[in-house]
Amino acid sequence: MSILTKSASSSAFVRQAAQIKITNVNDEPIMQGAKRLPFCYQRKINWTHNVKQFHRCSIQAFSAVGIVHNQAHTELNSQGSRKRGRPKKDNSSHGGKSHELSASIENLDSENGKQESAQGSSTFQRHLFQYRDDTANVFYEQFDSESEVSEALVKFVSELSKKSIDSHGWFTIALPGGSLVKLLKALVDDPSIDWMKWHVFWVDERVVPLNDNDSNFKLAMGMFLSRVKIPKNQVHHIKYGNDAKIVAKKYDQLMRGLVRRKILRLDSFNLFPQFDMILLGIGPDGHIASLFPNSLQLAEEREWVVAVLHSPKPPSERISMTLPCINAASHVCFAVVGSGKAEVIQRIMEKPALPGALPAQMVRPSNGVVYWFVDKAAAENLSVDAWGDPKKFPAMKYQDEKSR
Ligand SMILES: O=C1O[C@H](COP(=O)(O)O)[C@@H](O)[C@H](O)[C@H]1O
Repeated sequence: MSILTKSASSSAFVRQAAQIKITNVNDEPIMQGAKRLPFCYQRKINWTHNVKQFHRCSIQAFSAVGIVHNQAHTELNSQGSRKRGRPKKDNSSHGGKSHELSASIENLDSENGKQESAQGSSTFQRHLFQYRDDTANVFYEQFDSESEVSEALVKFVSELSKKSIDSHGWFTIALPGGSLVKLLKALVDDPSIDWMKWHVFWVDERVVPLNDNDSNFKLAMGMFLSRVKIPKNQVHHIKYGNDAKIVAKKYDQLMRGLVRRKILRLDSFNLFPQFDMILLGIGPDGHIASLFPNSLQLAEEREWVVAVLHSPKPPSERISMTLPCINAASHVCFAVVGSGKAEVIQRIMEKPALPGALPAQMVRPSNGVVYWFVDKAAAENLSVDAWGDPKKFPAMKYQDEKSR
């Protein structure tokens, strides 16, 4: 078995990335993909686990991690930083001007979800916390109003659905609950969507009957799902009737069944399901899906779906996809509207937090892209125009050394 790094970038040992290909003795590829290794020790465990499932060669894989680290460093030192395109920066999107809807996946996507080119009308802005040694691609775009966010999001979902169906026959999307779902209402008016090829999941669900007003399924059905032609068996809701742990387990099994049927793809490296799109809202407390700040579930590394038994926000029993599951998606889209989210958006976008305090900051897909669709009201506390200027941002004054 060999591990090759094709490209790599890192300035710190614990934040490394590599295009990795693992081959067997006959040089046939076993796995390949772009990997970011945020915590090398944890990755060692995951890799050992993953490779064991495939080829029972955990010992080699374990020691090979060291080789990847070394190669990543060697390559970085000899070739400089990795190649990555950047979307065109256009501050008009922040100045309140109405603009051509720019959320076009054509402009932003390349094969594996990385941005290779900056052409087109994209006004997405590189996110502030886009550190040079990070491989996550995080983009932010601001709109004047909630209806503009909705229009852009619907266009984006529709385009991505076409692109996914063309490339692999299905569109797999995971929905949240809450205010985001209302923004999707206009999907019903898009005649170009091939609903027959959609598979809908929930990134989180409250463990309540499907006809309960708290049900995320019921919300999405009411907003658009019941009015489009998705075959019923492609709307993958929870099976209510047990406690949250069993509901989570069953949802996990449902997802694994769809992997076996080759409808859900597997992230070839981590072995997490790779949704074409995961949509996420944000609670005013900073929760995403049903992953609440500083909760145990945020530390989950292996499971795809977990139970939440004491959610701070009612109803208390929920299930949620885990962070590694979310981070395996090809596209993760946040859509956040309204002044009620202004404080939390500012904390997420502009204030580094302790790990776990702001789950949204932990959404960094290893081989995908994150987009933020935010309206002016939710963005009112941000200083987006200063993000690109290290002298203006973060907004702090360095104390004059002499006066200390
Ligand atoms: O409980 C939940 O809340 C969040 C946020 O909802 P919002 O109404 O404040 O936007 C949502 O994203 C999550 O899916 C849901 O279960």
